[in-house]
Amino acid sequence: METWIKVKGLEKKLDGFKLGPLDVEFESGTIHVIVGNNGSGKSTLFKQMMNLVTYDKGQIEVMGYSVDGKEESWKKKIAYQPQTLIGCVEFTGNQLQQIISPMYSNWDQSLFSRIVEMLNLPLDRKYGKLSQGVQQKLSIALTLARDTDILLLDEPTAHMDIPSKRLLMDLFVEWMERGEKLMVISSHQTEDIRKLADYLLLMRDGQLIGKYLKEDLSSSHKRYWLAQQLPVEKVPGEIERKNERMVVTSSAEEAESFFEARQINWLEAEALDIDEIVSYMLGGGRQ
Ligand SMILES: Nc1ncnc2c1ncn2[C@@H]1O[C@H](COP(=O)(O)OP(=O)(O)OP(=O)(O)O)[C@@H](O)[C@H]1O
Repeated sequence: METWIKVKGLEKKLDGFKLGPLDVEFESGTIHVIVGNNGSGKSTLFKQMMNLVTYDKGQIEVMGYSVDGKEESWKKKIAYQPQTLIGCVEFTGNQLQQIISPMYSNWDQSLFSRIVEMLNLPLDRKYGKLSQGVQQKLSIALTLARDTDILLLDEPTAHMDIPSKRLLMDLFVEWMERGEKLMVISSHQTEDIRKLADYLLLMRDGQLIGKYLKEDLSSSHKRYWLAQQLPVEKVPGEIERKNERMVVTSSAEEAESFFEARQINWLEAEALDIDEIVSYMLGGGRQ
């Protein structure tokens, strides 16, 4: 596992919005899912990683190269799928494939054809005439087939129907198995987080709340129903309590020791679903 993307002290002011300061690293062999409220700065961060948007302070390095430096060879190692492709509306899928494929030495035509067939993509129709979901599928086919080391996907499954989402999810997992790869996805979809994420990055109002191993988050967050009344003092990691019998904690182990020390029995302990955990952490409370 190597650090392939480094973000250090990144700051940017955009009208009334301030991104950062952000410090985060992305390691090879992992899938990072960035989750955040609308307008928290996810797309801006992706664009900055691709040097499409400037920053006021700090630095971003991709595979050791500063993205705003003179050296641009790193761009061949990274593929970025924005929320909407700009400048493509007049081109058909066939034409887009002919334009993009020669730019990537690892272009995998058989993977592209397989995705096209799997998702039933009409390559002879203009991109601008396709539905949002089909545009997104075509864009994914054009991005995955580049077979780069790094993939940045900005809400890749937002407009997709449920069966396509599932197919895509399997494709992303398969893509990761092609070698040492790094995938960074922004998503509001619980399914993406549940199925794909190794790490979760939570963003709110331009700030990174933290980077977490998904498994750690899942094992540390629990809801307890107690046999007797909760004590007045707070339970370790307490996030919410109800009816003096139910408590939600982000530190399950410490909470259990706390109950045992006070001879408080619990009737039931329930693990929280990842979307519930995200809601608590982003300040949305219980769903
Ligand atoms: N070109 C721009 N000029 C001015 N403000 C901008 C520009 N681009 C983005 N912003 C602002 O930056 C903030 C972050 O936007 P961004 O699109 O990065 O958020 P996001 O987390 O991707 O949101 P969403 O989940 O809704 O896609 C928003 O307040 C947005 O209005």
